[in-house]
Amino acid sequence: MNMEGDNCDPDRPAHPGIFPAGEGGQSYHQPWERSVDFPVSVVLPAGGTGERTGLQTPKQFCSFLGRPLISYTIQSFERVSWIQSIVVVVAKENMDLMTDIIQRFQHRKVRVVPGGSTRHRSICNGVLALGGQGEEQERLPADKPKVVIIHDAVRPFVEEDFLYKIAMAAKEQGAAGAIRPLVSTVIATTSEGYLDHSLERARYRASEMPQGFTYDVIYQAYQRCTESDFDFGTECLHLALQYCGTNAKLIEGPPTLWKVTYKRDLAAAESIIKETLSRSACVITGGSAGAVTLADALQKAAGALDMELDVVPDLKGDNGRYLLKEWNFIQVSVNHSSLSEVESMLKDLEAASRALLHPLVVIWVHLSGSDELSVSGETPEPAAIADVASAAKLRNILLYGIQLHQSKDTERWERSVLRVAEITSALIRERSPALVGQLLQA
Ligand SMILES: Nc1ccn([C@@H]2O[C@H](COP(=O)(O)OP(=O)(O)OP(=O)(O)O)[C@@H](O)[C@H]2O)c(=O)n1
Ligand SMILES: O=P(O)(O)OC[C@@H](O)[C@@H](O)[C@@H](O)CO
Repeated sequence: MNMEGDNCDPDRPAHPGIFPAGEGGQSYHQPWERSVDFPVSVVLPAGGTGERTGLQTPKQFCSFLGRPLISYTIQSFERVSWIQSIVVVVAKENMDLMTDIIQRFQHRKVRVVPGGSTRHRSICNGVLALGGQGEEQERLPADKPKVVIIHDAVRPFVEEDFLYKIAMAAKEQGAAGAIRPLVSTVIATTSEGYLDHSLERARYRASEMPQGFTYDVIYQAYQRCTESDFDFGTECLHLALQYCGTNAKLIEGPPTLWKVTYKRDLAAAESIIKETLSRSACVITGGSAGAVTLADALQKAAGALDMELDVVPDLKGDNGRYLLKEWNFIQVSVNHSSLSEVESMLKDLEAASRALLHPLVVIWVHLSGSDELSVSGETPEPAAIADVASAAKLRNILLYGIQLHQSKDTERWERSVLRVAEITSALIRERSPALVGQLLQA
């Protein structure tokens, strides 16, 4: 997470989503993909200042792996094929920044409208925009949906399955909302700051997001609610009940629905994003026996580190699918120090536009024969990998090198392979630009 000093830096290079959908939002057909036979749109309130983080930059624009938090949230929704449009509601002074983020990350189906002084006012602006009404009464293209999903822009981890449940329940019931068990007990205090009474925790739930409403319910609720609701309210479900008599269906959601509120939540979000990107890698052997042997040993060692390695000879034919779904690659070279295989992979990755939005990791593992039985390969020239790596970094690809030496001593060999697996796992997990171009010794 980029929070130099107290400033998040919303202008760092673009990085895309963390989901297996194709870049730029084109999605694969996922087995669990649902079909919904009524129009659904989304309102993402993102007009706050994030005071509770203590940072100067609003948390929705804080970067993780160079990508603002709000872009991850948008990605969660744009990859859902049955969502027709997304309205992001931001403070007027952030409209240009938000438009830039949408362009840089190639987000689709997204429109930006100005927020209000409170969350309810922002959400209301988003709902009006979907109905073709702008705050300044300018006519916006109306794509009035049957169901509106409302979701805090600072809740980046939301799954299609749960969105489907909320949307279907909202259509049936008029309103639906995510809930989670309470962690702390809720108590009421006296004006002097003493305990008045405590609530029986088991009877209560935390109201989370996403929430869903039929368009007419949420529109009417905002037409009828009071200024006090707008200024001090925090619960859309309450407005639906109070002003439309619509009793929301409550659905327990996964723990990942939590809202980024404090600085610690930013660190937690970054950790989840990195963890999601680091679960697997594709090992390319070039087909040589030595490389296959090393790759198989690496696969076993990485498994013990909770990392799944797929081993392929190249990225041609069916194996090209790895270019479109994998975020981490390990190129094994045996007894030759040419980086030509790596350079060809970098070209493939660029052609697949996987690196446009997202820091990919490529690790060149160089195995050199060091005993009398093997032809000793040249030792790679550190400057060579550094040069290729600095060019790759400009294209959002982080290239690292690891060198290990063949050994007839089984124990020593196994130790080296384990070290390669450990270094590989750390490089993929951290994605640190600082180590780019280094030739590390295993
Ligand atoms: N006037 C506002 C205030 C809040 N929000 C949005 O509502 C969501 C949930 O609100 P919260 O977590 O309270 O965000 P902030 O108001 O920014 O946080 P803070 O209260 O710490 O300033 C956030 O995505 C926030 O950007 C909004 O759209 N318009
Ligand atoms: O009050 P805040 O703006 O921090 O957070 C908004 C939350 O209250 C809201 O997202 C859920 O409780 C669901 O209504």
